[in-house]
Amino acid sequence: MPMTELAYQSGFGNSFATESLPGALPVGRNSPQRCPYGLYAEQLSGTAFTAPRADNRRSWLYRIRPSAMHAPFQRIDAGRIVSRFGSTEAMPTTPNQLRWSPLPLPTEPTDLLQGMVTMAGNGDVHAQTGAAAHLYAANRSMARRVFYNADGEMLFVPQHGAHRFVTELGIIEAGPQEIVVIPRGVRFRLELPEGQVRGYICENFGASFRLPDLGPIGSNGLANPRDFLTPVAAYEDIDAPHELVAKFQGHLWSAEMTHSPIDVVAWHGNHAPYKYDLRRFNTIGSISFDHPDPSIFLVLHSASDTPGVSGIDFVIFPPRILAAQDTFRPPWFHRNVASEFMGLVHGAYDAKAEGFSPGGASLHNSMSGHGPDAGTFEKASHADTTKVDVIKDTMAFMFETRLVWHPTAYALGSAELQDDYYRCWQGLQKHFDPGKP
Ligand SMILES: O=C(O)Cc1cc(O)ccc1O
Ligand SMILES: [Fe+2]
Repeated sequence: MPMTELAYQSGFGNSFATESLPGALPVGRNSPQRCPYGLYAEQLSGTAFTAPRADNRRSWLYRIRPSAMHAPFQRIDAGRIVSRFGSTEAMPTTPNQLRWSPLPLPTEPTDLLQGMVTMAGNGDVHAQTGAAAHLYAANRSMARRVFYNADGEMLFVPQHGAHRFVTELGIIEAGPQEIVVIPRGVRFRLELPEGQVRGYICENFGASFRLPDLGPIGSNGLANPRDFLTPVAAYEDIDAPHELVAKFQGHLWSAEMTHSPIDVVAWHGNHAPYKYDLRRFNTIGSISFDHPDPSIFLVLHSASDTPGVSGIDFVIFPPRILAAQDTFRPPWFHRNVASEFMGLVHGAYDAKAEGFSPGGASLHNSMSGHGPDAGTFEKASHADTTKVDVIKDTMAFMFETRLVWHPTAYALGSAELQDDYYRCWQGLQKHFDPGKP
C-alpha cells in the first residue's frame, strides 16, 4: 500500500477545528440540541477542567456513535507490556550501565500490542507520575482492533518502516526520524503500509508533553511550533465487529464493538495527536569552547510538580556541526542525578565508536558513570579542533527522567542484552604524569 498525501494542520497545541463533511462542526457552541448530520457530541478531556488555560487540553468530537457503546471489558493477557516498576528485595535495580542490541523483527504474525516489550519504567501508573520505555517490532496491521491508553500519552519514535496511525481524530503517516504523539485516551490502530516496523515508545504517565521555554535563545529555535502536524478529521462508517483494547491501570482489557470507533466526522480542540519531523530541529551549540549540557537538545518535556525539573525530557542528538575550539567535543564523562534511556534511530552516535546500533538501546541510571568509549576518547583527544566536525548521519535520542529507570525482568534476561558493555570503558589508558603539567 503506497503512502498517500495526507492533510495536516500546523502548530503545537493549537485550538484546531476540522470537519470531513461540510458543516459537520457545530458553530458557536459545543452541544447543540441536535448536531449536524445526526452526529453525537462528546468531550474528551486530557487535563482537569480547571487547569490553567495554557495547560488545558480538551477536544470536542462529533461522532457517529458515542464511545460508550461497547460490550463490557474483559481482562486480556498484556504480553510483554509491564506497568509496575521499582527496586525490590527480590529484584533490586542494578546501577550497572546496560546496553541492548536491536530487537529482531518478528517471524510470526505480530501487531503493535503483541510486538511491544517494556524495557524499563518508573513512577506510578496509579498516581499519574513517571514513564515506561518500550520497544516494539511488528509485522501485522491492527485490523478491526483499536487501542487506547488511559494510563498515559504515547510518544512513538519509529526506527524502521512506514507507520500509519489511524486515529479517532484523523490519520498520521510517519517513518524513521519522525515522532508521533498519541494523547491519553485517543483511540487508534497502527497499520503497516510496508509490512514491518520497529521503534521505541515513551509512555508518559504524567503531564502531557509540551514545548520547552527558550529563555535567552529567544523566540525561535529548537523544535519550532509550526513544524508540529495534527491530522484533519477522517472517519470510517463500518458496521462490523471490532475489538476495542484499553490499557487501564497497567492491564489490558478487551471489549467487543459492533462498529468501528474511528467514526469522528468533525472535531475541535487541542487534545489531539501530532507528528514532528526530527530533521526540522534547529540545533543550537557552542561556537566558542566546551560541550554544552544536553538540555540544548530538548524537543519536548513533561513538567513535574517541581518548577524547572521535568518528569520526562525527550532529547535528540541530530546531525550538527561541532565547532568548539580546544575542546573535547564528544559528550563528556559524567554522572547525573537524572536517568537516561537512549535509542538510536539512524547512523552512529558520536559518543560510541561501536556497539550502539540503530534499533538498539542503552540505559545509564542516576549517578552511574558513563561517557565516550575508549576509542572515541582517544580519537577526540587528538582531533584538530581548529577545523569543524560535520556530523551528518546520526539521529540518537534520550528519554531522560527525574526518577530512576527500573529495567524489567524481560530487559535483563533478554538475548539482546550486551553482557560486555562495561568493557567499552576498560581500555581507557592512564595518562596521568605528575611531572608533566
Ligand atoms: O550520555 C549520553 O551519551 C547523553 C549525553 C550527551 C551529551 O552531549 C551530554 C550529556 C549526556 O548525558
Ligand atoms: Fe549521559
